[in-house]
Amino acid sequence: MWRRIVVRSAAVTENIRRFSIAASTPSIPSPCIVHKRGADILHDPWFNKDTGFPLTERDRLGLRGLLPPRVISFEQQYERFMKSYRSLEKNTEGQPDNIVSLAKWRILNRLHDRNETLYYKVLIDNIQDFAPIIYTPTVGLVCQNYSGLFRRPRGMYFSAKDKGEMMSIIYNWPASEVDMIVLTDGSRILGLGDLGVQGIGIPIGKLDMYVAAAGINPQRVLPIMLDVGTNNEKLLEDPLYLGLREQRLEGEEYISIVDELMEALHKRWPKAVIQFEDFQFKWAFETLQRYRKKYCMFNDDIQGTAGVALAGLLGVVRAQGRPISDFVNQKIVVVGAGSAGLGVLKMAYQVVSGMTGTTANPQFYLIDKNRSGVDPSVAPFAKVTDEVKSLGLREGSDLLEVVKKVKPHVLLGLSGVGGIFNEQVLKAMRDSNSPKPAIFAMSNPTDNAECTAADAFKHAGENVVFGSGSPFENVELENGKIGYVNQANNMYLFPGIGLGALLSGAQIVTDSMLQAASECLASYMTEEDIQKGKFYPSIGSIRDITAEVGAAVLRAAVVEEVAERRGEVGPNELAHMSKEETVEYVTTKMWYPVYSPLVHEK
Ligand SMILES: NC(=O)c1ccc[n+]([C@@H]2O[C@H](COP(=O)([O-])OP(=O)(O)OC[C@H]3O[C@@H](n4cnc5c(N)ncnc54)[C@H](O)[C@@H]3O)[C@@H](O)[C@H]2O)c1
Ligand SMILES: O=C(O)C[C@H](O)C(=O)O
Ligand SMILES: [Mg+2]
Repeated sequence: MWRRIVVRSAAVTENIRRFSIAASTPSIPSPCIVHKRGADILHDPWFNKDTGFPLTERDRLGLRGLLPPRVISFEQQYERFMKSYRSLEKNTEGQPDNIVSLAKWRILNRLHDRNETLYYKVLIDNIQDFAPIIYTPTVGLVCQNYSGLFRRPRGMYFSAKDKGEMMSIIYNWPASEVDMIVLTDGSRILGLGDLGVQGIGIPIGKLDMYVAAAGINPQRVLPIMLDVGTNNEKLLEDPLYLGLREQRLEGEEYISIVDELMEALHKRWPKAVIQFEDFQFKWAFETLQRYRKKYCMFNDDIQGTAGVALAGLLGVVRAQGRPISDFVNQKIVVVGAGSAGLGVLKMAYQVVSGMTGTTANPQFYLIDKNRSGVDPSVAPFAKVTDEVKSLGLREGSDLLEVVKKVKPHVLLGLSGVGGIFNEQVLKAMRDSNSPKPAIFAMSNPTDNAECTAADAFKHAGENVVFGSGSPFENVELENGKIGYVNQANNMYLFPGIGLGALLSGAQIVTDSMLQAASECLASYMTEEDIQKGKFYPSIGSIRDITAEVGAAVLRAAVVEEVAERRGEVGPNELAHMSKEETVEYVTTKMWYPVYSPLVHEK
């Protein structure tokens, strides 16, 4: 079935600016207090420096005799790891992609388990190569194979069996300070469905991006799996499955356990920002509504995705050589009216309805195979009009029919269905009303993308602009040019949203903070980038864009008066910072991996 959503107008600044960020590495790293000695330090990845412990530190910490005598520098350790990584790449050449990706994940994971500082150094310096391993798409494969890959726990695991005891269990976490929490119940992992406890890979991957992109101190992040059972029959029958082997809790039982966990988290770390990730549709909106006015939390799939998609949609308008206000004239077919699809729609509506001076309506055509009628969350701004009927469309029109009749400017997939933008659908995009039709195949991981980059350029035409949730190689076009692939992934926003909320001490994450994030991303790209079909920064500059987004979110929190004092800087000081000073401030707050001198305290 289809629905037409009519929204009003767009309030978006066409503010194209970039700042270069000064390096934030302090010249002398601050000391780090450690309460352990000897072998316990070597076995703690937060403090371990492997062969990098200087002799004086080995003396002071009781490490003499526990390490080979030669001290290896951080740079040498880095080189050594990269060499073994490169030789793994060489040795696995020609093997199936999944095998290679998992081998790469294993070598990185082993380092993560052993020496966090070195791990984050190699991750940050090689983010372009390593993001597809620790994040989408390989993280999906890791979740699917979690029982076999499991070696050491990471993060916290709460289960339905912990009901009534979460407040005390929370104190089992060894760190007294936590800044960022990513929480999942494993019910909708990427486009892979219900993976139960195996979904823990997602919060881990998201928090790795928080460290890499937002410079959150890895000692202050906490991935959480809330295991309320699984409805995945294959997992329930698997004797090696590591989660609860029972059906998911439902209704009141479910929500009361999430309530308890949220209360416990807030009690112990009242200033932490909590990101909900990969919850199935029926709980994603409900939990967001339930907690967003009470805790500093947001739902990445609904809100982070919306901001990224909206920034892309605004880029599409610019790529057509039109002013941003022309967004209201775009026809956008969205496939998948789930958390992400409806999130995009809601945010577009909010942004557009903030603009005055035009009565024109951008047109969203929402297609979903499961839901009929208008979803209550978008009902206030949904309207089935005569105009739609006059296009020859009806309830139940299929995707191809809709694309043929509507001739959309943008085809946006958030359905989780791999290949649904098939040859016919893509060919129909050749008749788009846009000189540069846009195709966003945003579902993850790669096999679940609505189409590949190569197919988009081949069937829809070489003039299309393309974005995908998972990375694809750029495409060599027949005209000798390059078909550029944008990674349309919420990784460009969630780290900045979390960072901005954290540094502002925000009590809650408001709509205007989220809109500020999206506008910041939209305005980040230069006109030249846009003309090349680039709507998002390269992943190599993810720290740079995250600092900008973080600053924009922080400033919005201050303006909305939800900011609170956090450490030495409070809302008053923040309010007096210029935009550039805020970016600078945010940048200086980012953690960067260096070995800190360890100071032992009993
Ligand atoms: N790129 C990103 O940053 C990003 C962010 C969030 C979600 N996603 C991806 O988007 C997908 C959906 O996520 P979600 O949270 O909205 O999930 P969801 O389960 O809430 O929504 C998916 C929707 O697609 C619909 N659908 C399924 N098959 C369909 C079909 N053949 N035709 C039309 N509709 C169909 C379902 O009925 C459902 O309503 C996932 O693959 C996820 O990985 C990507
Ligand atoms: O995890 C990602 O890569 C993006 C998004 O949050 C998703 O659920 O697909
Ligand atoms: Mg997600």
